[in-house]
Amino acid sequence: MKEIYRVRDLRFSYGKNEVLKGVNLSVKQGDFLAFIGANGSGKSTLIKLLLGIEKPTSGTIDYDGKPLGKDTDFSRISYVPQLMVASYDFPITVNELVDLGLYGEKLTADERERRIDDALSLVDLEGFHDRLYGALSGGQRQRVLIAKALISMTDVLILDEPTTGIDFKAREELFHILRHLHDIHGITILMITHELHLVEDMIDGVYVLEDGVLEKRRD
Ligand SMILES: Nc1ncnc2c1ncn2[C@@H]1O[C@H](COP(=O)(O)OP(=O)(O)OP(=O)(O)O)[C@@H](O)[C@H]1O
Repeated sequence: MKEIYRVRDLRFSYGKNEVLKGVNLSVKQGDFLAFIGANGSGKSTLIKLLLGIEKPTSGTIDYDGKPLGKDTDFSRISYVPQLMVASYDFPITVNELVDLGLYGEKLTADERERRIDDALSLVDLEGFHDRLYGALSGGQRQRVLIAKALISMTDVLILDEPTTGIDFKAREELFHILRHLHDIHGITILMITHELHLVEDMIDGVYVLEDGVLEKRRD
């Protein structure tokens, strides 16, 4: 399988605080990986580096065989942040929000509509177009954000604790959708989660970040 990410001896500091102290990682196309670690261990920071939001202090990150940087097609790397209840507390519909994921694409109105329909059906939210985002449940909001991320024909979906603040049933539904996206659509998924018990049977590997170093957890 093609290598999507190759991270070598990655170091990163915020000022004098060295958070990542030589992280190595290989992500192959179609992998479904979970990342765990104590609060403040640097999981979100690692994600920011994989997204190109932060730059390494030293070490390298290759994406699709080339250094991550100005030549990277970032539209193929999608990110779903932690659910923030306060955000989107303005009247935006599901349709308008998912449409933001098509930013910059030149499409006819019919094509846009079809892409939005397809994305909403991937997350089991058919018919939710005109609902107000702010009036949805936490699990439904998270699924709308995943639809927005997927609509850009993504290769990699990166999620930061996608089940924070949602109830048990909605968590199970969300993981079921992620599994479907992975198994049927072949999307590579990297996910920070504390809920290994719910995902253990569907993931390819668990990585633990501790003392600035990433280790694959042995079964
Ligand atoms: N923008 C920033 N400026 C300075 N320090 C930061 C910044 N963001 C994070 N840190 C520090 O870097 C360390 C790692 O933070 P990070 O958010 O990556 O951890 P995390 O493993 O994602 O934590 P959590 O599980 O609590 O979300 C922490 O000590 C944090 O205080």
